[in-house]
Amino acid sequence: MEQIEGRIARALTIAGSDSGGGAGIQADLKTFQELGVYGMSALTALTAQNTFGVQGVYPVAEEAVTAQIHSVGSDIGVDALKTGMLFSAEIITAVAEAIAFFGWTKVVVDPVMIAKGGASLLQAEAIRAMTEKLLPLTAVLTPNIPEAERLAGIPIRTSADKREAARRLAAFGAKHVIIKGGHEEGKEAIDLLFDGSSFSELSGKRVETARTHGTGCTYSAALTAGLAAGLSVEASARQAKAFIQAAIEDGITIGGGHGPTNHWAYRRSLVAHS
Ligand SMILES: Nc1ncnc2c1ncn2[C@@H]1O[C@H](COP(=O)(O)OP(=O)(O)O)[C@@H](O)[C@H]1O
Ligand SMILES: Cc1ncc(COP(=O)(O)OP(=O)(O)O)c(N)n1
Repeated sequence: MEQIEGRIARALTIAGSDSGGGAGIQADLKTFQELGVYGMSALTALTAQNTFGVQGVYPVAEEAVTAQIHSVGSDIGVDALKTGMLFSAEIITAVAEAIAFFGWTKVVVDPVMIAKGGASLLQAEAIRAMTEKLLPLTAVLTPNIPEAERLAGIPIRTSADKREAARRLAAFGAKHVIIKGGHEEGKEAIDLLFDGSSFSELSGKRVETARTHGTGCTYSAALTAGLAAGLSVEASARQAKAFIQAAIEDGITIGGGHGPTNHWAYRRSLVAHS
């Protein structure tokens, strides 16, 4: 169990439910547990989902989102939090207000927009609420390439474009931006980290596999767990990269479509090397 200031490290996910267990709050809570951090959740939406895709989306009322966050914030406390599927401008506004109310600063925003199967998990009109209300409260923003293009308003074709997109996203108020490289091509999956002044790259061997459902959720949850345990943003990003690399490499066979990553793999690799 990870300790911070003499007590158990605590992480909150504010995200949607994936009934299939590979993405959403299920992936987040599994990842928190694997990294020794106490996990809590505030649900923003239910999805009927499996390895073939999303069959239904059922948003939660924004007052219910606020109530869940206040319940855990006023009692258990939160060392770091992440947001995933937020679905609507109303839910984004409620989440931003709750973060500001508690004064939380270790805030990871995974700007989930579209599931790999094509289902929309964020309404188009909610993007403005995200940039205006949530990004100014964000410690680390973790878009994939299509999300970075949408938020920054430019196409990303070259590494110079990727850097320009990161600069534009930081200008909205996010203190760090990590543009993930899962949607690119090449032998390496390279994530670009921008801290507001300098860039660094975190690279891992690209795995040829269909079992990548929930990679973004799992990655941002691992990053959040690191921050909750007191690691720096850079150390958390390195740990998250190692966690997702192991989870993709050591895939499990579940369902008939695009299967999930293996949330046990990172801990197993640590045990194997100890
Ligand atoms: N096939 C792959 N092989 C190795 N790493 C990958 C692969 N696909 C994604 N990743 C890594 O998984 C993390 C999530 O990235 P990405 O898949 O782009 O996010 P999302 O699920 O939000 O689209 C990043 O660290 C990325 O580099
Ligand atoms: C409920 C829910 N939240 C988020 C996602 C998107 O997850 P992600 O990690 O980006 O993985 P893919 O779905 O794109 O494989 C989701 N599917 N469901």
